[in-house]
Amino acid sequence: MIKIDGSYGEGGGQILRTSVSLSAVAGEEVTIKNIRKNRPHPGLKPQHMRSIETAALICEAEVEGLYPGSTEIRFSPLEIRGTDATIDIGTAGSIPLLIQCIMPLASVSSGSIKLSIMGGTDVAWSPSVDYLENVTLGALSHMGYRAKLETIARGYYPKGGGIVELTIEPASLTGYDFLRRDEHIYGISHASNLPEHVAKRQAGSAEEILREKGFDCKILVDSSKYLSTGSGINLWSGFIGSVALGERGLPAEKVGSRAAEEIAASLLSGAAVDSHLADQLIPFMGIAGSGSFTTTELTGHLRTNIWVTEQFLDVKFDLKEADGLASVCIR
Ligand SMILES: Nc1ncnc2c1ncn2[C@@H]1O[C@H](COP(=O)(O)OP(=O)(O)OP(=O)(O)O)[C@@H](O)[C@H]1O
Repeated sequence: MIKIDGSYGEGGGQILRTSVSLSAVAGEEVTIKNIRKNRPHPGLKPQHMRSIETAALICEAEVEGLYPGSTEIRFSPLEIRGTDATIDIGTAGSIPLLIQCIMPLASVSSGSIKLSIMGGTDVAWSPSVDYLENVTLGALSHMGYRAKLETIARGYYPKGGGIVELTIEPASLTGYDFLRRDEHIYGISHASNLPEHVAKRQAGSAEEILREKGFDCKILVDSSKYLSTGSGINLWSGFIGSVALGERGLPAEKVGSRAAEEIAASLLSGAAVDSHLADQLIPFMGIAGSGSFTTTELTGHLRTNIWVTEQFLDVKFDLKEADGLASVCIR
């Protein structure tokens, strides 16, 4: 049995998600204690419970300690099988973070995994669905990962109500050396239950800043009426993305400029992948057993995900910092 101290490094929800998923990949039971110890309200929240339940459904795992506020669980996986299920995270719990929990184990499944998931699609402190689709899944496709994601409805904090349909096919992952790609910047500026000019102004200010900095960009505008109210903008170019969300009282131009400044800074750094994709690639590189990238910095999430992955898989990551960039590879 593998024992994980959830207070290690970042000490948040990601240790839990990666541990559960890689426990199924490795076929080893895991005990995780001190869950989310470094967060203001430690222990399991409903969204973490739903992630663990979904992982357990796919790999027929027995789980102990699964209740709100729990700081220790035992997860005993069996076989990873094809699954067709509907999952309701409730309110605006992040759909992309639930998907993050099942992505590594789904890739080694014996059959297709089809999920219809309800919750939040564009929520703070997590990848948006557009980021997941265009940056994360786009990058993983180079390693042989096979998934299709469709956003049926967007869900914003606090009401949620977003719906995403996801299919992941079994795949044999191979290592990939991620190199900087100089591509057009694409984007989507979205708003729900807000005046039409909100999404347009977000896009307009992002375009203006990016053009001033010499980047070509094409940003779609999506103004809709879903269950919840909110707005945001996603930008991506190759393995680099940025996400900004609207807030009450925050001008739409500011939302657009935040996303534009963030992606411009990552692109101008010369890194191959952005700092969020960097931590998200780690479990897949571990499964593939090889690969490399450069990124802007060695974040807490990146170092923590490397540590967790090394606890489950027989791999060793090599980290270096030089010329203002961080590089990560599996020897
Ligand atoms: N703006 C963003 N764009 C893309 N990915 C993001 C963004 N913000 C956060 N992420 C990703 O979301 C994940 C968040 O992990 P974290 O451990 O903080 O989990 P959490 O469940 O949100 O937090 P906690 O449960 O500890 O409150 C990381 O993989 C991180 O890279």
